[in-house]
Amino acid sequence: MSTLTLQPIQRVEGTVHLPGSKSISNRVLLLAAMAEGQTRITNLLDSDDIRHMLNALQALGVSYQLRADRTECVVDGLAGFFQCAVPVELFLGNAGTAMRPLTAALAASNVTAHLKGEPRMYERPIGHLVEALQQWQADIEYEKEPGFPPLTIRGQALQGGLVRVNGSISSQFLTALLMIAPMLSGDSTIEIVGELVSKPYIDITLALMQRFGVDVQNDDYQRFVVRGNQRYQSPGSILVEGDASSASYFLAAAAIRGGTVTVTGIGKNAVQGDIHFADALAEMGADVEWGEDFISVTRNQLRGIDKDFNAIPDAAMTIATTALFAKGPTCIRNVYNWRVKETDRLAAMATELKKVGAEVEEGQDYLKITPPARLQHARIATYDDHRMAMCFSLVALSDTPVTIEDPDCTRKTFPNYFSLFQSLSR
Ligand SMILES: O=C(O)C1=C[C@@H](OP(=O)(O)O)[C@@H](O)[C@H](O)C1
Ligand SMILES: C=C(OP(=O)(O)O)C(=O)O
Repeated sequence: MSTLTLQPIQRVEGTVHLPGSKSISNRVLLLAAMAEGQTRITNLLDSDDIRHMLNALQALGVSYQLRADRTECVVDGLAGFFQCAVPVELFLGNAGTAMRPLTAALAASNVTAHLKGEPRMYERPIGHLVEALQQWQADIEYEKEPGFPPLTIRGQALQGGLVRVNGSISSQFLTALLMIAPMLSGDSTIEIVGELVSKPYIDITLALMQRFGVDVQNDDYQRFVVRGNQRYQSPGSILVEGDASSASYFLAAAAIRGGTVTVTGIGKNAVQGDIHFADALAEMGADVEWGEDFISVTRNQLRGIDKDFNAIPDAAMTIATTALFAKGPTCIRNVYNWRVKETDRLAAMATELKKVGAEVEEGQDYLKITPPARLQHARIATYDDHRMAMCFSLVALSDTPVTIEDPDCTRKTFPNYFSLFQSLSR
């Protein structure tokens, strides 16, 4: 297995132009594919998750022109769901933002599809979404384990109506239902059972649906009302915000060993909830400056915090390694669904943090981290989880090197992460 050893970094300083948001890129690609008209997408992310969506759209008959560097794409909308005369097999890797919304879109399309992915995708639950779609009369079959991909979907016209979806494991199930609801023949009401997790991702979904001309009534994230028989209208062109989860590593680096680091491509009005990672850094003591199109962080003394991170599960992982540099313990609460992401992130984080010397308490849905007096050099397993690899790069902002196994696993969302991270070293 390949490894990357990062030598101790004394100081970071500089500006990073963020790659496009994964969550926005994959939503916009799908909306553009189903919309009426042509959509020019700029600052598209180029990473595995987006390639899986692009390949799937191509297999489903969507035509698009991708610029050579793959960060700009012009999509010819179908003005409706997919139509395929022959069955298709789609490989979606481990991309939740492709698997979940495509499951819904295909269930309402005139197509038979087999949805495949990497082995870990077959351990990530999708039952709540399938059960909801079945209430709309969708025909979806589990090919292996009930409740998990791979899936066989025999798509057909759906009428919408009342549907109840469990929101306690992933917000992506609701996102998937919302994205297809306006194009169903009748009106729909989507009711949430249990407490909805990761709520800010629903704001991203609703904001982008609005950019494509569709308004949704949101009753306090408990009930969503969507008028049926509508068509998405292309907004013409759309700029993808920088990825706020990807920004977290650079902002944390500044808080630990700045100097000042500025990220551009997101700012105080960004639609992604993960920008509020910067608020958590401020609570820990860092100095944060917000602009229209940038966020800057400057080092200050850091202290541990105890906080509910349910709204920003991805960026919260960066808090776990930032906590190694704070005074006192940090508690990351209400992140049960870390267990069903790229790996069991609660277990993986606890194991690897202990390797560098931290004292860690792993609860069912929380992690409490007490930093060691001095960090130890360790070889960090990354579990094919891009965020494990990126989070642990922060350990190098000490007097100790860190060795990261399989650093290329960042290709899921951020292929050139390590070169950008090292470019900030002064
Ligand atoms: O909708 C999205 O774009 C995402 C929602 C979140 O997942 P959950 O809703 O499953 O927490 C997040 O972790 C994921 O990386 C992207
Ligand atoms: C959970 C993540 O990805 P996915 O979109 O596959 O759910 C993530 O990027 O941290």
